[in-house]
Amino acid sequence: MSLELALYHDYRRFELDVSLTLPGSGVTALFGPSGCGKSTLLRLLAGIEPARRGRVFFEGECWQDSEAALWVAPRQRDIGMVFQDARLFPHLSVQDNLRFAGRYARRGVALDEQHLIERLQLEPLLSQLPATLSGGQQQRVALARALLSRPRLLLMDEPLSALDQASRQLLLALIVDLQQHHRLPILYVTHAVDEVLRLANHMVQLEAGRVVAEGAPTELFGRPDTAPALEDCALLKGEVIEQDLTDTMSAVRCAPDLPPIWIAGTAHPVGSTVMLSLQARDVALSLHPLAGTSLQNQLPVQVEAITMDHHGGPRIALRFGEHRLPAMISHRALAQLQLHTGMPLWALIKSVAVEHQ
Ligand SMILES: Nc1ncnc2c1ncn2[C@@H]1O[C@H](COP(=O)(O)OP(=O)(O)OP(=O)(O)O)[C@@H](O)[C@H]1O
Repeated sequence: MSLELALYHDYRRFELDVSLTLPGSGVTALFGPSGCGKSTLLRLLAGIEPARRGRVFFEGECWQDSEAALWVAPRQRDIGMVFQDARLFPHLSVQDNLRFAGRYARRGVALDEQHLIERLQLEPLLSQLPATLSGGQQQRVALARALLSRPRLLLMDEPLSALDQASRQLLLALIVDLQQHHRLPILYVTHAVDEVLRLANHMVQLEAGRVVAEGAPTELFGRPDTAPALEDCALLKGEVIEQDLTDTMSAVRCAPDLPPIWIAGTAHPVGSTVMLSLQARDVALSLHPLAGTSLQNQLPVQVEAITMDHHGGPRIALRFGEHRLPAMISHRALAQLQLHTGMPLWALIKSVAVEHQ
């Protein structure tokens, strides 16, 4: 059960050549610099534009096979789409925009309309025309409309990038809930690391129309050979093993044989799963553990690679058990510590520097 594609397409100055097999559930984040072909790939998948050549199979059903001259029209693909701009029908009220979705309702996820209206706080807006709504309100309607068309696959192209914090949080929470209670695979284009962190369980990195990396976000983040936004951020998943209510802290264990990472600001319940993110600039290095320090985390790590980052600064890729941890240090620190590949070290991290959700 998955989405399998091998597609080639070109414009005058751009070529897309992508082969992928994506999971048939969960959120796959499509990540990459501007102009690398993310939106083009979504359009080809949706069938809005036919790819010059290639094949697309969704759950064993063929949507395009250029060799067999097979082509399935967008409507028959049961795809829901949400773009950066809401693209509502301007002459229809919110209610009628939502009703319109029902016309194409097919074989996919069945959600209760009233529940969705309440959840997305659309009740007071139902009689209004799209032009009278804010961007965030329009986007909430767009998501409801896409979901009420009962899609089997949801394609989302930077759906939150133009929204205020409150609308972002509302939509993010709904997408998380959808994943927990319904089986609706989502392909999600974003530039935002926090959205990947919150939503994605799979990730594809595109560059200049090609796939350069693919896998679990925890694997792709912090890798020395990846995009700057990913390179400078570690992503770790762990389980809370201790809750300190007095100091509002939690200890998160990322693997049985590793010491926990202390995080501040929230006392998560013991047993809960937490995603941690950490910026390379917040990781310091020491040859020995320190005594008498405010640092709550001194983690045993090993140097995996030493590279120069995009600004010419030293970047140390560290292994923390199976996890990746990048550290950004100065040239002077690099010389003083005489770092080399395979060297054991201590990564020093303030508990307040670790973001978590
Ligand atoms: N209809 C078109 N005609 C010609 N060139 C196009 C067309 N659509 C896209 N392109 C080109 O294809 C390339 C990829 O565009 P695309 O919109 O897929 O990138 P993207 O990764 O989604 O970028 P962004 O993050 O900025 O939205 C760009 O160089 C763009 O100029």
